[in-house]
Amino acid sequence: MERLLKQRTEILRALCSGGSAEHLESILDILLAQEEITWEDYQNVQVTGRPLNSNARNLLDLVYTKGADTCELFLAALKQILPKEQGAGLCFLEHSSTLDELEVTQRTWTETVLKRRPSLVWKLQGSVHDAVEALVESGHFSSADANEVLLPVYTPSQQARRLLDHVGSKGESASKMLLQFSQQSEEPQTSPNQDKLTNTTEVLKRFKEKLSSSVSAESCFLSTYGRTNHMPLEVIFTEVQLALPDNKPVSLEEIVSPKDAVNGEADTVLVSGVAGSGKSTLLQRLHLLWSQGSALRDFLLVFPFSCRRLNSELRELSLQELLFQHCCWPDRGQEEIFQFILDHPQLILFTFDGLDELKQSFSDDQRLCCPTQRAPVHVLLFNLIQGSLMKGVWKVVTSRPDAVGPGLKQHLRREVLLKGFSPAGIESFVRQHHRDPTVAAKVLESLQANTALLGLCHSPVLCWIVSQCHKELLGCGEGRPQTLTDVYLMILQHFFQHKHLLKNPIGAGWLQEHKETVLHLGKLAFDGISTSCYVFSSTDLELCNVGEGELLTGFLTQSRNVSQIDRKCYEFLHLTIQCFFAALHIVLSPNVERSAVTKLFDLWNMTEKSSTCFGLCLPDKQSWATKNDRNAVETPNLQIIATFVSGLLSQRHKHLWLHCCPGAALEQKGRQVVKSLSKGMQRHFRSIPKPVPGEKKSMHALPHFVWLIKCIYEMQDSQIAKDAMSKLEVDHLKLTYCNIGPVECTALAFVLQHLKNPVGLNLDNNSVGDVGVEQLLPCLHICSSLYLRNNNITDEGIRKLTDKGVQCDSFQKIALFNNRLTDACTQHFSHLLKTKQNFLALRLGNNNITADGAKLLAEGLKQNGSLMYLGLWGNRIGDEGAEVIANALESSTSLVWLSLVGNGVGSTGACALSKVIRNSPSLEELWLTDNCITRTGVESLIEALESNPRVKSVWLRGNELSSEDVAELNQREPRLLF
Ligand SMILES: Nc1ncnc2c1ncn2[C@@H]1O[C@H](COP(=O)(O)OP(=O)(O)OP(=O)(O)O)[C@@H](O)[C@H]1O
Repeated sequence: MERLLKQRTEILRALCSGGSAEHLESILDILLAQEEITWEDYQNVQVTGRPLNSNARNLLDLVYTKGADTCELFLAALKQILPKEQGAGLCFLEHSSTLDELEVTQRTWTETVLKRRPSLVWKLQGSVHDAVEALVESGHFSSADANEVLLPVYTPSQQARRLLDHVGSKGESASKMLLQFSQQSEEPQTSPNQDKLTNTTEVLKRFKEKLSSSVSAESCFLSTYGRTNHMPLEVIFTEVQLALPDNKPVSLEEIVSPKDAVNGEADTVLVSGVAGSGKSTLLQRLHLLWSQGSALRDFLLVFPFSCRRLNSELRELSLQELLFQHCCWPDRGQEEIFQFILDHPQLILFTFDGLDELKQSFSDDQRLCCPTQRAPVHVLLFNLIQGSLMKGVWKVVTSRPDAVGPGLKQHLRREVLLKGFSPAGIESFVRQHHRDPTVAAKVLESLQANTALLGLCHSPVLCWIVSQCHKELLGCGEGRPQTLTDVYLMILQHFFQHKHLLKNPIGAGWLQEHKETVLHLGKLAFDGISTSCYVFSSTDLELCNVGEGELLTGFLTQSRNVSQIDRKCYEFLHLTIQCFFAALHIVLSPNVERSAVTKLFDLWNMTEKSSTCFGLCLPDKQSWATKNDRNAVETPNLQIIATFVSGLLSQRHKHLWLHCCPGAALEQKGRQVVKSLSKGMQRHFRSIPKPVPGEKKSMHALPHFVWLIKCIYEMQDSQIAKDAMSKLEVDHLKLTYCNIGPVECTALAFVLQHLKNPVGLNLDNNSVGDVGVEQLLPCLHICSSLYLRNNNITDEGIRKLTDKGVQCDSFQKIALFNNRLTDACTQHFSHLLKTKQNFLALRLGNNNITADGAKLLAEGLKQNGSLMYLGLWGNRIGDEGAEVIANALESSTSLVWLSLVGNGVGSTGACALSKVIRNSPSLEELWLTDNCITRTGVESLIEALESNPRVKSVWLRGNELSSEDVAELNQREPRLLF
């Protein structure tokens, strides 16, 4: 008994290691079989939903109260079930009696089942489904019994135990049948996976079953819905947009693929996306599909890790310990299984969710090759990622893009960008979330009427909030909510409202009523962000005065799977909600120092110096100062917080805080935000290099610029936007590859509309989409040219763009290379060309325009007298299309440049185009590369060129001409370029 007391902590640790309840439950099986504990004891210890460590503590208390014999038996049972290495630190008493199955004589069937419980659990876990089926068929089990036993949250051994529990309550006949079944099932069984496993051992098969069952249990529900809310991932999961950096779409199943490798030597795929874009959910989906055998079929074992959880592992571990203790503990044959993993790396996949949340930034300083050598967890992880440890094992890592430095990038096989929901995805999510179609239709209707909010809903986390708060949303006046802050205030109100339903209805001063809760959660969130802490112990909660009632508000959820023995752990429902509370803390707390807001915005210093500004806001500087090289990782969180602070301190939300904190303090913080934003903008403008003589002044915006603009948008104050733009004097604003989606477009338009002079706005290679195009309309009047190459835009976006474009005098050029345009867009351009007699350039390359589209476009071209550049490169207009275009342009006096590259115009098309060469007084360049043109077509072009000396070049590479033809034709007409 003394030993039990002395070694209590070690025993608890051993029982709870890896977060699996298996050890505890195995011991309970033995104690039940030995009749050392009763059913009632068993049920008191094994309470579903209570944390594992509490159950384990209860067992120790129980055993202790039962006396010395039970303690002795307990220790012997522990010795029997613990793997050698885990039990090494524990000192056991040798017990004389064996714990093997006792001889069964003269017992009832039910008693026999109880006596044989430990071995039955072991025998039945591979065949629970069949046993349940047999019991249902024989009428011993109802389908409700079957469902309860087979709940997917149970591991196979837990299912076997639930089976035994149920059989125990069904009487003698059921017990007899089960015992007979278990005897039969000892005969060799065949399973669907057997082919794959023929070369592996039985232990491996068992391990795979256990691993996939625990992966399935971990991934079948979405955490934002709370564990009790039971929203199965399968029901709510909505397709997300995935693409390679060149915008080539990728499907979920193609994420792990050897194709499109940037570094063929590497075997790590990075999935990057901004906060809330759905990275964790995507991995969860992949895990679930693997456990069901419907994806990642090439991988026998998939080991999922969460970097957030790995942060709490402070010990040095070997790779074997990392895999087995953090993912799934093999009940037998650890060495054999680990050897198999080492020998078959190609059959193994590791996933690491949230690399940006790991306390340490990626570095490849410390090399580790030996799989048995112990090292800090982050060192193991970095070596796995770079392939020095376990080369050949595929890894999928998720992270926010800002946290991925060049050091990590060089070890990536490829990067897949996660771009949130498509418009169709938003609709499908809302319909799944609201089973009542009338509610879903109303939510969708209100989104269509509020496109700024629709833009925000491309982010899955925001789509979730909006769907969750549909009552508040439908109750809002027209046009609200508009900003990120509005949406998070809505969820704040929603949760408080929910709590109030139980008491009295929420009043107008709802925030004032809940000020204390907001301050407590705000401090917790703020301190957490300052120390990269996303999982909180009960002590952390106590330190910030977060009480039981505040836990019930729903903003915090209990962490899954954190192997903390002594404490329950909590985390915010989502990281962005933590950031929102941190922002509320900065705005409302009297304990935040005066310059906190200014320091928060002064992020540039953070990336330049290793010291930090935000840490100084904290009274005790906490552990921030001890971390170096963390800035890249922290900045995204701080930027989100600063965005919220801007919104919270805007005029429109001031009434909320009036009774919560002194007005003067709020005013001061508000002024600090405005000043910081203005300073940030100036600093950015000053960094614009002087234009090269003869070239236009151009600014390539840095990501900070987009962030500043988003903060200004959150303030919803036109004067601030005007002031910010008053000093920007550029001709060309470049925001290529800046991760611009609809939300950023809303903010850009809000600010850029105040520019004094028209600019060329280059948004090439972003994710603007149709919703983004619509958001840009308020600033279209100030855009002389708009570059939207590679932006997932369809004909619908073009309809809206051209409708507005015809009213904007300065709008003269558009480039839409590589979008999703079809013939339907050409009628809109035709209308634009007819209406706008100062339009200069239309570039529609690499879309899906055919001869029919060319015909519609030709209508507009005929009636336009200004167009100088027309690009239809890479469409499919063919000879018919070329003919109508040629007819339309034949008498153009403005056309300078025409490209029909790669359109299959053939010689018939070339002959038709000769007309343009012959008659045009302005044409300088004609591009006809890759067009199946033969000598006949070229002869016609030469003849036309003879009559027009103004034409400088006709490009004819890649046509159907022999090298002799090329040499001869080139000699006759040097303006032909082959
Ligand atoms: N594909 C999806 N289908 C349905 N809901 C989704 C999907 N992706 C995300 N969500 C919703 O959005 C929430 C946030 O998503 P998730 O946590 O996966 O984002 P994340 O990119 O990992 O965020 P962070 O970078 O902050 O960790 C989820 O809890 C879920 O409610």
